[in-house]
Amino acid sequence: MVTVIISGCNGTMGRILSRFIANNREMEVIAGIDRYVDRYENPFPVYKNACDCMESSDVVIDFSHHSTLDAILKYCVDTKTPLVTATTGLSDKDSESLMDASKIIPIFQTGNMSLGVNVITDLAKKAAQVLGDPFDIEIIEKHHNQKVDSPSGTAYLIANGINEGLENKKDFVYGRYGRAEKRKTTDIGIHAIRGGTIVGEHTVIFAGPDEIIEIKHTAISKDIFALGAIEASKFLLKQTNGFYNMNDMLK
Ligand SMILES: NC(=O)C1=CN([C@@H]2O[C@H](COP(=O)(O)OP(=O)(O)OC[C@H]3O[C@@H](n4cnc5c(N)ncnc54)[C@H](OP(=O)(O)O)[C@@H]3O)[C@@H](O)[C@H]2O)C=CC1
Ligand SMILES: O=C(O)C1=N[C@H](C(=O)O)C[C@H](O)C1
Repeated sequence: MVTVIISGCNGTMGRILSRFIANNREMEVIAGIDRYVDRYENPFPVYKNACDCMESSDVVIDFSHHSTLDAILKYCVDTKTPLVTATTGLSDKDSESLMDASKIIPIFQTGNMSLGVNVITDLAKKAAQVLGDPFDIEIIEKHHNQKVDSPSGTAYLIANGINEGLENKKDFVYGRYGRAEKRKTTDIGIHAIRGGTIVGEHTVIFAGPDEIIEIKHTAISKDIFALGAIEASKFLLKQTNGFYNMNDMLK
């Protein structure tokens, strides 16, 4: 039996994840961490902060808020617990903290737990290499009106994937409000739309001379993210300390 602590257990994703784990005979949620411990009745204890958590588990799965990262990392490093983190809105300092902690424990991090987004990231990387400078690259992401970070972690994942394939020659440009200049060929434009209950849409546009290519992923349900996190946990339990992402799991 794989025991799990869910960070952000009373959030939207935390609740979907705990429902999936409750129906999985090989896994069990033994504790949760959330800023409002009493928001829902849970069949496991919920702690306000990671430092209060009395339980130890095989893995921590985190769908919460980037401000909780330091506390979760401290808990995982102190207890030598592998961490799967899906939380977005990470700063450069947060990414460095994850890298530092991965020298001690196994850490899996991704801005998107779905198979599809990771496939389109690869496709977009290849398309950018083949199409070259005549094609301008713009990314549009759309999410529900409850999302607190922008642009999305997935937009960064895709933009970074494209940029890696182009020797990091591109600069990210977020919206164009107030810019009194033409677009540069080195731009990757990134634009965020928020509204209603949109689960998550990411479109990469390659706009060239007289032709346009669009590569698009649409998430129809949040279940794919919870299922991806469960698969990532199973993968991570077989790893030693280090930093892992979807590319490592899908190899
Ligand atoms: N990598 C992936 O595949 C996916 C990643 N995500 C990411 O996972 C995270 C959670 O998503 P989701 O469940 O939809 O979000 P929710 O806002 O529904 O849940 C997040 C949880 O964190 C809490 N929280 C919010 N702000 C703070 C804060 N400042 N300090 C402490 N706790 C806080 C929330 O409490 P409260 O409700 O009170 O605000 C809630 O319990 C987000 O970063 C999202 O982008 C989501 C889906 C897929
Ligand atoms: O907040 C969300 O809902 C999502 N967040 C992730 C992101 O920021 O990319 C992944 C997914 O798109 C849903």
